[in-house]
Amino acid sequence: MRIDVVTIFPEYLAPLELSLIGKARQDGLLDLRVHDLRAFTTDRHRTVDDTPYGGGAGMVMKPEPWAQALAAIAGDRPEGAGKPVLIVPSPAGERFTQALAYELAEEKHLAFACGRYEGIDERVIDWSRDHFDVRPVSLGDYVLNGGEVAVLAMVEAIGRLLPGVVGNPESLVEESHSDGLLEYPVYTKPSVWRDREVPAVLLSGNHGRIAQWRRHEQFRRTAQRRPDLLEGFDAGKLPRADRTEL
Ligand SMILES: Nc1nc2cc(Br)ccc2s1
Repeated sequence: MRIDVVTIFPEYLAPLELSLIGKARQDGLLDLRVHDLRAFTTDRHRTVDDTPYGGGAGMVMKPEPWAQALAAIAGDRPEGAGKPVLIVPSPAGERFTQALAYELAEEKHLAFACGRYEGIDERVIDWSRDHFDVRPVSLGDYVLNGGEVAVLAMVEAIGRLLPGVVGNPESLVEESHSDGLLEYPVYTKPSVWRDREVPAVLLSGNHGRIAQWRRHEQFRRTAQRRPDLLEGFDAGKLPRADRTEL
């Protein structure tokens, strides 16, 4: 997969040189390129923002540097790739979910546009639709100072799903949201720690009972912490023990 990120703070993306994503880049599983938006300005001061039409506080990101940067990315497509997906982190975007991470992990070419200030001139989003599949995406209902933190999270969530990135693909199967539920609690040695014991079923060696306990814990936790995830969930399909919990 090829990923391009456009930002006025390239150093903000340095953590993507570390750990699993960094190794994926070294192994050639992920071709990630970070571009400084100011490299696409033409004035002496490398200006990327200006005052908003209609008044109001703050500044808006100028359209031309963005069009220059995004045109360069769209014109440099990996072999066989169609229109890249342009993800624009925004509090006004569709919700980023594990399902969307899986969907985007299937793409050959992703681009991320990191807005700052009050955002990017809206005409850039409109212009980009001729060159990209444009997806404004939100991490949640809160406002950051820019898109970079959101890109770090999304690139990690997407990158870890690429074949060969995580050592044991099995570990992707039983994690929160992989099956629409929150993950079950996990324990390791010692079996008693500060007078707290590991649930006995996990020491029983009875794999059927362990699987049933884990499934029950998933539903219990989800009902307690994220009941919204259970909306529309067909309770009739639950094992009887789980049904009593909902
Ligand atoms: N939650 C989010 N807040 C922001 C703020 C700016 Br400025 C740019 C992108 C995002 S995503």
